[in-house]
Amino acid sequence: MNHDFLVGTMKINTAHHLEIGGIDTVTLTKEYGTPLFVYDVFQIKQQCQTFIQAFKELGVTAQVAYASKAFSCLAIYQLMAKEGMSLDVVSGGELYTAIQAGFPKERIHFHGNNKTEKEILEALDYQIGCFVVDNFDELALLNRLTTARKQVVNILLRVTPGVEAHTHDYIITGQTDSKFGFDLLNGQGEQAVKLAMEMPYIRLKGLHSHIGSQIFETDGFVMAIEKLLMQAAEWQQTFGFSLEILNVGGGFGIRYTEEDQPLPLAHYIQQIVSTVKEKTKQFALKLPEIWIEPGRSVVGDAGITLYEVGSQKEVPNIRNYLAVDGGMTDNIRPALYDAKYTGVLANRADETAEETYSIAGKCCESGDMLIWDLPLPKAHYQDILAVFATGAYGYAMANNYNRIPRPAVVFVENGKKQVVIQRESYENLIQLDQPLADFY
Ligand SMILES: Cc1ncc(COP(=O)(O)O)c(C=O)c1O
Ligand SMILES: N[C@@H](CCCC[NH3+])C(=O)O
Repeated sequence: MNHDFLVGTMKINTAHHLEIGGIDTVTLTKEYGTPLFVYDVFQIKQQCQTFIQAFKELGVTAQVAYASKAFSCLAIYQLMAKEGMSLDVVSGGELYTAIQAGFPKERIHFHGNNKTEKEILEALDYQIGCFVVDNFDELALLNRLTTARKQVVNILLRVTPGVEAHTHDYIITGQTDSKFGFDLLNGQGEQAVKLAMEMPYIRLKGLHSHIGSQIFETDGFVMAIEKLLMQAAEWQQTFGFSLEILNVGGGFGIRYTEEDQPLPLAHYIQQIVSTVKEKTKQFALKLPEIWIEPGRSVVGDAGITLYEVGSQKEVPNIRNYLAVDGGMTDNIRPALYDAKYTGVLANRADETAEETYSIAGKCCESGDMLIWDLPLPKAHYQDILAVFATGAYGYAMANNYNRIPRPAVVFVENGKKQVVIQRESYENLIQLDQPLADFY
């Protein structure tokens, strides 16, 4: 196998099994069943500290906000709080979970292109740190609610700088034709800044842009920063706008397969900071606080999924299907984005690959495939397949199609293990259902 995928504490132990956090993955499956998400807590902490230290070393004031859409539960919020991270939430549900986890409210940033009045009121009640306002309707709503409550809020305006990051089409969010944010090119950004500056209880602190996800180069960030700062300088001149915070979003890429060559995280930060420093100087602006909001790069490669191998189907001269006991219900990314993954047999991790299998899920759906053409040793019934880098947008996007219960999630570190999300039971599956009443 390719050892590049053994990040953090992952290794192959003397039993020839994949090990993570000092614990044998086969033991984990015996104890907790499959499919099972396992997170290497050491690796998550390491990613957080890499971001935070990179800013520290460059001497800039920063907030690193974990984009919790990547993976959200009480325990991850608590871990992020302990690591000194801020938090990006995009719904009342994420916000509620963060508050229940005791996450410091002042470090919560509320995103989303259609925050409901109810969600906004909840966030106002919690007195969160900042709203990232996405559109004119939200701005008007926030103005109405804060005025009625006489409550001051900090906001950033999300703008679309018209920069395309080189990544998969479906997950680009920075171009002009996007459902997110105020467009800079057509003047909506400027109009929003003017409006916000006149609102009595709104404190416009700065600008936000997010140019896409799974980005492997820094050019997009450099271009977006340049555009934002140029605008900020113009608005400072023309109507006294003061940029205190510049949030450049998330999107830092990780390795899913051998084709992915991610940059070291610190490299993105160095480029971002040096561009902000250079451009603020050029445009005679004060150096703003720099905020980022990584999701995938914080939890993505720290997570693996363990599946049990079930049935096999040989299509002679075409391919061999190997089915596992999960699929698009725990990882919809291959079906949704054609996302690529790799994996190993966790119980025979150092055996030579001699077959090629296409890994199928168990849903009633032809598109329910996890990996095409994966080289593996000859697989047997009940082998354990470990799929790497499933920590981001895996469990977070899990669903109950075909009434398949969602997996359990376990955190491991230094031989310690903890279930942070229990496996869904059949009882859980019907707990919101109501039996048919009197239609007959
Ligand atoms: C506004 C915003 N911030 C942050 C993120 C996190 O992105 P990633 O997980 O790629 O770091 C996303 C998702 O793409 C996003 O839409
Ligand atoms: N869910 C996507 C990323 C969306 C990013 C959120 N704006 C993924 O799995 O890659």
